[in-house]
Amino acid sequence: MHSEFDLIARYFTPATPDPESGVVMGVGDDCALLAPTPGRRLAVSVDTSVCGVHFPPDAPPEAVGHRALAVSLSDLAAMGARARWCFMSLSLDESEDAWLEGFSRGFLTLCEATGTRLAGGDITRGELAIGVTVMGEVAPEAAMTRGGGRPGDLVAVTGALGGGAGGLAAWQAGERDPVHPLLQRYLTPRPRLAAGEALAGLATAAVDISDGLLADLGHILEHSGGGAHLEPETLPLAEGLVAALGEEGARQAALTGGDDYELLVCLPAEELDEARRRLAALELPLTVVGRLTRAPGVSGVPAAQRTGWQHFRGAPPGGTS
Ligand SMILES: Nc1ncnc2c1ncn2[C@@H]1O[C@H](COP(=O)(O)OP(=O)(O)O)[C@@H](O)[C@H]1O
Ligand SMILES: Cc1ncc(C[n+]2csc(CCOP(=O)(O)OP(=O)(O)O)c2C)c(N)n1
Ligand SMILES: [Mg+2]
Repeated sequence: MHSEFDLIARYFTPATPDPESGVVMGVGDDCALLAPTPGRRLAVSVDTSVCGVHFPPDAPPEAVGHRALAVSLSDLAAMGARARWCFMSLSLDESEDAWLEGFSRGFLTLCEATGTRLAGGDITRGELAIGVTVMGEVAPEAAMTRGGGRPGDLVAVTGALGGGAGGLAAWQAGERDPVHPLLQRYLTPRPRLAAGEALAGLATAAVDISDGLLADLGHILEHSGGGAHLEPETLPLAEGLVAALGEEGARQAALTGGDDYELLVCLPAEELDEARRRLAALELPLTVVGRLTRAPGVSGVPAAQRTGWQHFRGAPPGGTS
């Protein structure tokens, strides 16, 4: 049995100090001391991942670590920010070495890959849950908010959709092949940080797709005003999704499944070629799925399909009512 101090020292203390990281004081003191770049805005976001709600209890620990960070970094991507620092609070029922080793590897490998420095956190005993605060930097005029969309703007998405829900369905059906494309989409989503930075300055508004395309488009409409017309037949569907869920199921997963962590952006039609050119350098497609309209509401998809993930709808996980 390890104390939490042993766990921090063993699993969550970066091996090498990095003067470039801007961490003046990192893991170990009462607070971290960070040195932000002068003239940049700090972009800060937190998301919580709860066992049984955001990932299955038997998910591989590497995936749990990766995913908990990825979903937070995805918010930085949607803002067009460059990731710099993260803080991780971990509530854990048992300090099992094998699990912690995998979890910290998944988490720190994604830190490394995205230039994010773990600068602090908290560990407590309790049901398994991970809260990750991320901090990034963005030029003041470049931040992509949810509120800048204008009627006539194209609505476009990066990558492919529906893989999050398709992967969850595959996991629940017993699929465990780590290279299964849908499982990978669900368990180890890739935050679109480079795409976010590339689109900042071109897009008028952006959001990451965590709750589902329609729900997250709804957030843009709330902030930007107006409505949208969608063309669901243009939705880019994740690899293997139609084979797994059928044509209709695949489209519904892409519209409402959530967990895709792609970016939804609004942009003037004249910026489309440049946006695509920038994303092509990242080998990422940008697909136009509709347009913003002056008239409020969403047209082009049946009202019955317009749901998305909501935490407080239905019974609690494991509950009976
Ligand atoms: N408990 C809370 N206290 C204060 N602000 C919150 C809380 N929960 C969510 N928010 C804020 O509400 C907004 C929407 O949150 P959320 O739907 O979780 O966004 P996202 O999908 O980007 O994670 C964000 O600005 C977030 O910071
Ligand atoms: C075991 C399991 N069941 C269901 C889901 C589906 N799911 C859970 S939360 C969620 C939406 C995203 O999570 P949220 O906490 O709303 O993130 P945010 O929008 O704040 O980024 C989805 C699609 C899942 N990921 N894992
Ligand atoms: Mg959130």
